[in-house]
Amino acid sequence: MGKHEKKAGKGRLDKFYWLAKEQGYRSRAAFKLVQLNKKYKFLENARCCIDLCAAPGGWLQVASKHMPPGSLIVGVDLVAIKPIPRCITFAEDINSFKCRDQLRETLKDWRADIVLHDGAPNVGTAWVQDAYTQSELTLQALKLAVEFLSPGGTFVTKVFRSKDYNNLMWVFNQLFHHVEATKPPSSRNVSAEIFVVCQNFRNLSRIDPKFLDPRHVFKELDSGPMQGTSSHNLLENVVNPEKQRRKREGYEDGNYTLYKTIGADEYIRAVDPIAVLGTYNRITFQTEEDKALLKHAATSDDVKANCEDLKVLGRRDFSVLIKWRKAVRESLELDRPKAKETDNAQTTVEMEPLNEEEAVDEELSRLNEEAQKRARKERRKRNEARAKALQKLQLNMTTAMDIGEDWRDEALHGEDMFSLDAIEGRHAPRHASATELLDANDALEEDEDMDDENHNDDEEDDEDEDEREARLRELESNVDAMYEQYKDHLERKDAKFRAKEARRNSSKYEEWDGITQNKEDDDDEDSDEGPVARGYDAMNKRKFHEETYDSDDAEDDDGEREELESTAPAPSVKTCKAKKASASDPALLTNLESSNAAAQRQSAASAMWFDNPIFEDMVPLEDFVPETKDARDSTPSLGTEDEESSAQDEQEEDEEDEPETYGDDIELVPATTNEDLPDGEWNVHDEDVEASKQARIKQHGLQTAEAVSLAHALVNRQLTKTDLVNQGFNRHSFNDKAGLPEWFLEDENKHYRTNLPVTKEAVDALRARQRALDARPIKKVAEAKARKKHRAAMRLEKAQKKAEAINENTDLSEREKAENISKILARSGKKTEKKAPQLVVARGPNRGIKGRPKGTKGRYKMVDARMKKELRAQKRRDKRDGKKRSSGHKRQIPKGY
Ligand SMILES: C[S@@+](CC[C@H](N)C(=O)[O-])C[C@H]1O[C@@H](n2cnc3c(N)ncnc32)[C@H](O)[C@@H]1O
Repeated sequence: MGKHEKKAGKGRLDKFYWLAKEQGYRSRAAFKLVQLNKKYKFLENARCCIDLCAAPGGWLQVASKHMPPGSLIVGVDLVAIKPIPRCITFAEDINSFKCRDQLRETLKDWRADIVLHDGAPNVGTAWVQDAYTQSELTLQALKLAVEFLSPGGTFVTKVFRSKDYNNLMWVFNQLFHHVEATKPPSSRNVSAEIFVVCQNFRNLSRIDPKFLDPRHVFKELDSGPMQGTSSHNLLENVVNPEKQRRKREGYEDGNYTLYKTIGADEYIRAVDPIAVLGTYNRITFQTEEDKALLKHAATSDDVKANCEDLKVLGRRDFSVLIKWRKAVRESLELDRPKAKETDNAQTTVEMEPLNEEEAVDEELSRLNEEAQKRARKERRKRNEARAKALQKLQLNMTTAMDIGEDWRDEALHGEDMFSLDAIEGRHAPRHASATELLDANDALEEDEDMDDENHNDDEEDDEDEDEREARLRELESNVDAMYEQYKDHLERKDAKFRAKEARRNSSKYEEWDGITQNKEDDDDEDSDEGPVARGYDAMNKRKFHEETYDSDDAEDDDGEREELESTAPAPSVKTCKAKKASASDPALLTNLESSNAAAQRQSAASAMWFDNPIFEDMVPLEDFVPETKDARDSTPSLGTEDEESSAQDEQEEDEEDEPETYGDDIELVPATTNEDLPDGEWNVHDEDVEASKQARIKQHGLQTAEAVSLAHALVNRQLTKTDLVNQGFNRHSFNDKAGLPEWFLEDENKHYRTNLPVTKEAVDALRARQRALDARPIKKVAEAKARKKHRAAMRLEKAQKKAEAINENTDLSEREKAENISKILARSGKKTEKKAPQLVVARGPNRGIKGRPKGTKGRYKMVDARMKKELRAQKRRDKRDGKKRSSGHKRQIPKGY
């Protein structure tokens, strides 16, 4: 076998191998340092680096690439390293004094900012010994690091997971402020190696040599081979006993016994037979209970022989022992659920005992089911975790770290790498999956039919589906309830929300109110006050109303308003219809259609359109209005020639499409009679429709940027009415809203709608209009001004009366009269200053007493003796008015009470 083939056979030619080749790194190990540095960023600021065990030089290459120019990089290895630019290398054993001396000579008075160690001793003896040698080498690297590192420096080392790992970590923690173990993605999952990054080297004046002495750091080791003891290996021992275990995981903590035995009875009663078979060497028959089992019918010679030495058994032998346990447990009724027994005590039915084969099958399928269930649960958990992580990532709550993630997941199946659970064989899911394997193997050997298993799977899936649906339903109802609560809460707290809700309830499409004609509007049109506006219109109307109510300039305002309105584009009825049609709301489109065509002459497309159940409750105004050519002719236009011709064009176009719709004869259009109308529906027969429409348009104008944009487009002949109608047939048109939760529909209303084009000109026009509106004083200001005016008038009146009285006084000379009158008039123009309230401090027993303090007249204020609050408020006022505190504001001395 060639070298290449051998490598590939071991799965070593992975992507990092090829990447290393591609990027010119000497070893794939280079990526481990790249990834470690990406996470911890220790190379960028380092000026001096020592790489222990550096051959062939991958790490040196990375260091020289990432460290600043002019840095000192030294590499040591047992074997010589081919020269690397910017790096000094020499061949030496890092355990030797010579290595230390040479390092000292090379570094001179430099201290290293970073010491790297990726050493791997020549392994191949017993795992325990290999692991120990690695740990020793790591400790030796640490020794050198301690000697050469500068305070605050970083030590990066490879360690193997073994029982010495914790001891090493303890030592690292004594010497460094921050120690973290990680496994870069480029480190193979099958490898027991892990990397420890020790940052911020402590500035210790003296280090106890015991910290760096392997005899003290590591406990005494037992030698001798031992097959893996982790949960994984236990299972592998049973499922694939023939395979040589290569996963080195060290000894179970504190248990170095090599030969373990277990009583037969204990094995039979063990909860986890797989763990027993994987751990123990022999099943003995020493106690009374064990001996009784020897006489059991199921205890064949085969079983007895297998119990003698578990370590030499094959898959089939283990299977025999599991079946034996099963049979014995059946006969001892160990598996029968106790609760059921008592429940069914009254109605026990004699069952034919299962034969051995059936019992085994049953047990196997049970184990299988359990394993599948657990696997599914795990998978679900993993997916949930992944979804959470993804969500966090999307919300920028975390950053993607491509390092150290996978060693928790794939390599160890979600277990913590150093979890003692794994070593002690307490992880049920792992056992289960091994059981599954064993079952599968047995099934293959014994040619069992897999259909049963599939059937079980299907049933299981169905159950799961039901469960999931039930959960989903529950979740949905919870969400609905929570949404209701949320809305209640908002309604209670937020006045804006209340107003919004009220608007929403009164009109779903308020933004189109300027044009939409519905029952309520038209009802209101009958009233003296004209049509009732809602939403934006209502706000504007209120504003106009408020302004004119108290203001002295009411007349001016009206004039201005008219002016403002006249500047806003007054759309023709046609434009308005087009606007409706263009809206995402199908109802609006309905109005347009129906106004243009009589119901019985709808085209096939419009018939289909009106078949939609969403139109069931909708009776658009136009359905009742016979629209004649005459009427259309009288339609007010925007006044330009262009517009008129555009309107005519559209009309002609429509006539071509649907000739009957626009017939001259009014009798061709089906007129809806009063009787046809639903109760309470507005009858427009006696109304001057066009006049009312015009009035509405005059009053409201176009309220949204979309409407104005569309109006512009129509006027400029960029769009025709037919275009708008066609655009109305879109993916939003036939949304089936049945059965959808309210919160979803509300959300849809906001976002799931056609994006109508908005032009800059339209937005500018609306903005200009809004600015003009905003520039007017609000009601309160107007009221205050009026009050002020009124007060001034009253003062003047008073002064006039006084002046008249003085004038009539015959006792005074003319000069005195003039002096007095001018004084009075001068005073009348001034505001009378408010007297400051008297400050009162309640002391002793008076504290907390309510009501006016005794002996206080006029305005008063209860204060604290220190008046902290008042002084602070005064400071704030001064600051706001830009005055100094001292100016004009003397501190009042509070009166005691
Ligand atoms: C995995 S390689 C290092 C790879 C290196 N980091 C790279 O990127 O190319 C491990 C190296 O440790 C070296 N080594 C093992 N024991 C050593 C010791 N006692 N002194 C020096 N080097 C040693 C081996 O010669 C081997 O080249």
